[in-house]
Amino acid sequence: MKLQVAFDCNCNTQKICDCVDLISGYMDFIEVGTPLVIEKGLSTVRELRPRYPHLKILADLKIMDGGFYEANAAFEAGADIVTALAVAEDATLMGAIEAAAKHGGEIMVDMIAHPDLPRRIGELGAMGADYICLHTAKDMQQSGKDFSAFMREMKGFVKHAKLALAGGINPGNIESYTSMEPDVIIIGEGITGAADPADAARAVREKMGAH
Ligand SMILES: O=C(CO)[C@H](O)[C@H](O)COP(=O)(O)O
Repeated sequence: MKLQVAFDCNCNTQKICDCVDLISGYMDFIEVGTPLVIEKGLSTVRELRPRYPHLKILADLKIMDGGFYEANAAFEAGADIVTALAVAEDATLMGAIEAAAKHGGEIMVDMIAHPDLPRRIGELGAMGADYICLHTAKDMQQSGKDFSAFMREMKGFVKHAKLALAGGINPGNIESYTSMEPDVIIIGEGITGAADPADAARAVREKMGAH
């Protein structure tokens, strides 16, 4: 089970490096988050690439159109994994998958806000998506609802791709997610917003245990 740490808001390359240098022993993937890509473009990916050759970099573009063009740009900048949205057209997702094949990279498809997850998960498996990400939107996390039960139900449909889980995961609730045995656990604020990010990352890694 891999740990992906997401850097989303109020970030820049220096702040990411300061944090990654503290927690790199506990993590596997650096996520250059969507808000950061919106603010700075792909320059953060370019700057991080040479600095962390041992960590995978995921560019959270959440591609909705222009699948080949946008994914290709992120892979050229140095990303290993690029995200696209399940609600996008098949042609968009196939374009992103083609760009990944060109670069030896991977596509993670984010299921956020899709109205029919069981059907779409099956279609994405057939298309060749590398990862399916079951994701609780930031704007839904405020409700305080526990979305892990829904993810557990949806997990059963993921048969031909690796499974990633994201959205509001933290050291206090992680066991509800690790017990689903996903391939990737994605955590943003639960680590980057913690009073002591290294302590939070260590606690998370301990709870991920031998998985
Ligand atoms: O993609 C994202 C938001 O769209 C975040 O990176 C992801 O949800 C993880 O962040 P957090 O743990 O803070 O929810």
